[in-house]
Amino acid sequence: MTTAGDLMVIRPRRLELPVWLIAIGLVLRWLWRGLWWCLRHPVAVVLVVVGVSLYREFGRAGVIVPVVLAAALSALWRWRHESSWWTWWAGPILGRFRQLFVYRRAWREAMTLCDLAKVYDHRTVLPELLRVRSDQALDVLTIRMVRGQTPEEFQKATANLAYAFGRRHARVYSERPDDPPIRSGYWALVLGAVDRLRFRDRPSVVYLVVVRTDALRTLVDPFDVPSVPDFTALPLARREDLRHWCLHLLATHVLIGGATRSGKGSVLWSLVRVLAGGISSGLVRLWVIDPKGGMEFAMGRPLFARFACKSFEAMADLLDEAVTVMRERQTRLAGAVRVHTPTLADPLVVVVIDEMAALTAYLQDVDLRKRIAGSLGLLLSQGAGVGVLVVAALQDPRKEVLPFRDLFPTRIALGLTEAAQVDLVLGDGARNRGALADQMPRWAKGVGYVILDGTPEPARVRFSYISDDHIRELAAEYSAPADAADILAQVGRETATEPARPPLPRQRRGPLLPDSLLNILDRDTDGGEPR
Ligand SMILES: Nc1ncnc2c1ncn2[C@@H]1O[C@H](COP(=O)(O)OP(=O)(O)OP(=O)(O)O)[C@@H](O)[C@H]1O
Repeated sequence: MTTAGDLMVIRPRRLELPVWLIAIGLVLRWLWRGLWWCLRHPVAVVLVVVGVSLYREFGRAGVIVPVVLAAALSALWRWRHESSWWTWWAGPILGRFRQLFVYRRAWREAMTLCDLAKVYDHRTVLPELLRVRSDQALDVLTIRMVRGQTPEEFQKATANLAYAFGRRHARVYSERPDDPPIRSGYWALVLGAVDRLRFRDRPSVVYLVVVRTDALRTLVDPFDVPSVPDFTALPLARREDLRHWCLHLLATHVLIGGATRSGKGSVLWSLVRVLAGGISSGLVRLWVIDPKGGMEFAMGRPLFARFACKSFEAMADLLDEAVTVMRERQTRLAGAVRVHTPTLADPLVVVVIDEMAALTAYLQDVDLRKRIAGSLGLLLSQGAGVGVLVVAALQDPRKEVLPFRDLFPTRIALGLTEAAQVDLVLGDGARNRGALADQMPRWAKGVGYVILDGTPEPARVRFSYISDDHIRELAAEYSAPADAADILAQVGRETATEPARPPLPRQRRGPLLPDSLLNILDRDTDGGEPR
């Protein structure tokens, strides 16, 4: 048994160093730090060295003249090519400035109060701010997380972080928010290798995008109408980084969820506008259902191949006919292509439904409602691949109202009334990842959240504002061809005949017995050789 008297206290021997050795160690340490700083900031070092030399050589004029010249060159650069000016000149300088004087100064306090600092071994450990890049609208902070942290912890604190740095909006990305540039030409190989290094996967790092200037506060003008729409990138909205948000419409259905007066109309009309070139050429056919009696869409009637706005019977017929078109294409294209490419002979059919709940939940006639639900279910589950797409808007995304919610691969959430509705529209966890669609301010009409291709984090965008005058102009200039409604005439076209197939070799049928036993059974009754 151990008693208190048996215990030994072991203390490490203290190493007593002479004072001069400690002083040399400290000097070496500071020298090394200074050298390391110079290596990490070569531009600043060169500027200081050149500035000092010029000052010694020419006095004050040696500093003032180059500064004025640099400012004039910078102004000229900005005037001639603003985007490259931001990328290579103003962005890095502003980023550095804001890193030192905005983010570093508040870092410890912000991390601690946003619950992102950890305590380990009686010490507070903070996430490390590695870099800040700025552009016209955003600051992108590269942050090394504390060991054991996940990007979700930062995503939960997104709003707190934005306010901690004096802004209203921020977003947290687990991977770099920008895409690697497409390189071509002589240096493509070398630059591609550099990009691979820059865009490598860094699981210990998160990217906090702080919205410095909210580019979505101002109205977004309608986008140009392309004569041939690019169905893989239709520009519909402005992003926070001032770039266009483009919809990939091929082989997808689109669901737009938003409370009343949130601007669903501007999403639908922005889409109609960028498709207008295809509508007039016959590459796109819009079949529009407006259960609100034509309030929203009657003004653009000439653009639509089919339009139903008064009778629910007619709306059900329209959907049934869309299913017929889909079936015909399925039969014709089976085995030929995997995804339908729109052509003049085989146009893209886009069924636009404003306020879908009127068809799926509020319709009194049960039989009609069932008929509509059947057609919608078929279109949503099978139509995308054969170019019969559904774009639907609705106010209430609950399951009882829209049972087919999960069949829409592309979702857009405008302003919503409840936090729970955000995940219903955009998918589970979208609100935690920063889609605060239930906290839209009053001015934010046509502002919404979308999921960008390839990133799980939602992006905030504002759709272009299409006024009634724009709609009238569009209808006058890009009306659908006279025979646009006649797509059903194509149904019933000869379908490909069944290809001739060689008969399959016949399998030997019989009891499941081992070959040795079968041989015995197969012997001729007169004891001959096995067959
Ligand atoms: N992108 C936009 N930019 C600025 N204002 C917009 C935008 N979209 C819509 N608005 C304005 O917001 C208001 C509501 O728009 P809209 O009618 O399109 O909303 P909605 O969601 O379709 O409404 P409802 O559910 O009643 O049909 C209108 O006054 C419109 O002018």
